[in-house]
Amino acid sequence: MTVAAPQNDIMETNMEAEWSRVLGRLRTEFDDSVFNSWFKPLALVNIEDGCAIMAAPTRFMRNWLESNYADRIRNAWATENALVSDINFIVMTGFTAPAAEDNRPQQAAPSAAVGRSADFPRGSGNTQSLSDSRPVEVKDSEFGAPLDPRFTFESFVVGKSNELAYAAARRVAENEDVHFNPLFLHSGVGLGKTHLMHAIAWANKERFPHRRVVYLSAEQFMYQFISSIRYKDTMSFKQKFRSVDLLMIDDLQFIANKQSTQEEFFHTFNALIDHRRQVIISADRSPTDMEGIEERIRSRLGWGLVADIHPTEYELRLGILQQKANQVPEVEISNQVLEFLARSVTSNIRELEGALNRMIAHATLIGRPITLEMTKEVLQDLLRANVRRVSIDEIQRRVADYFNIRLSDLLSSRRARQVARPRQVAMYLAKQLTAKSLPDIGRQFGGRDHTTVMHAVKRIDQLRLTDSVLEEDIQHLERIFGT
Ligand SMILES: Nc1ncnc2c1ncn2[C@@H]1O[C@H](COP(=O)(O)OP(=O)(O)OP(=O)(O)O)[C@@H](O)[C@H]1O
Repeated sequence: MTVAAPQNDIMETNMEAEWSRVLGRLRTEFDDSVFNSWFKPLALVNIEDGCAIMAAPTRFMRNWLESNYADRIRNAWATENALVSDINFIVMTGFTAPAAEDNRPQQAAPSAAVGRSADFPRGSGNTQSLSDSRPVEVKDSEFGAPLDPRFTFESFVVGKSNELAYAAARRVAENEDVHFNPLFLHSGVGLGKTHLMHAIAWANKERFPHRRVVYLSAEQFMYQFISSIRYKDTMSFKQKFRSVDLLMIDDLQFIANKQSTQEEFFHTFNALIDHRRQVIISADRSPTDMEGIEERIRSRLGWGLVADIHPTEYELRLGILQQKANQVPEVEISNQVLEFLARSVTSNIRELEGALNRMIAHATLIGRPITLEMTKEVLQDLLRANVRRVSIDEIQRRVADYFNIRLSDLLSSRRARQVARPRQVAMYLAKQLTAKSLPDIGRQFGGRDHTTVMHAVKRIDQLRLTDSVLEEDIQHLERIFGT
């Protein structure tokens, strides 16, 4: 996708072809992580008077490209088109990078994090270890994972389900003082935890360029730890992790049942918190529900602010679709289609974006506007899969959270009312929101009989009519599940 329309089709084809050859050259000159971080997100805008104009999605990125890669890009252009003697970068916020074969390559590839190259300007920030007064030479690039330039606060749409997490993220990003430590973000898959963490990194780095900001997944943390053991270099592993100002670890659930990584994580975490360095953690569940994680870690994870991103509500889904659709003005998508998608694809935002991208690709290929009928046909499989996609496991976790009881109590045989009623509510919701049979539901609730589930469903049905407080609770929970 080029951002501005060129004068005619032939020119467009030439420009496109040259641009992809320029990208091809850069791809061979740099390693994947540099290419994906800095060049892949660029779009070609136009070639005017011998100057190739490219758009970057953020100011930070534009500046970084100008100071670090301008010569290499200029050379690549000159090799492909002798008439191009200069280059220029402009900032266009909110557009999506072209030809993104893979939306989240960096997080998905654990090994990519080990010893990978630059995300942030080198040599900045504190190089002093906390546990040791000897200066250590540490480069952020040695352990941080690449950041996706599209994941910024500007491109994050805020709604009821994510407003707390968003506000907390902004507070952390915009301040050097530590207000709540750690910030713990949790949600089901594809609801924006990684997006928010990257946004914090970009914003914090832009506001306080001297700070050492490091983002990586728990998996990458583990690989680096293991490799430091293998190469008998645990001292420098400890030193580099303890020298950061802001450490973000994504998907912490990955280190469940991994004892030695947890041990190391525990010490890193404590050292940073003790020295008032900000720590941000994300996971797919709340600290108390992190099975396989040591109790001493779980309790510390809850010390600061725990912010939950709920499943999306209709308005947020529509807002996200409108924002994404605006980024491709050349493809016409009616409000009716966007509203239909927002109503139908409720599982998570990654799938919602995927649905829209498929429609855009389809419309571009067949050259016709997107209609509702076409949408239903093209997305048949996805729409079917989105019917009642809530899992019993998720219902149990949400209900336990909502009523402030432990998940293990919800699944236990305890009959105390403050546990038994939420359990009945969870069984009721499992029946309403999933396609599971009563015996299946019973099995997932600690091996109970199907008659117990049937009784719970009937009981809650009755109570909904007479107990207005319970009715409100259930309506709230239903909203959480996007129904
Ligand atoms: N509020 C939002 N506004 C705009 N885009 C969003 C929002 N929330 C999520 N997205 C988009 O949805 C996709 C999935 O988000 P992300 O990867 O951050 O989810 P996640 O919660 O980290 O998922 P996982 O648990 O799988 O790691 C990304 O492309 C992200 O940009």
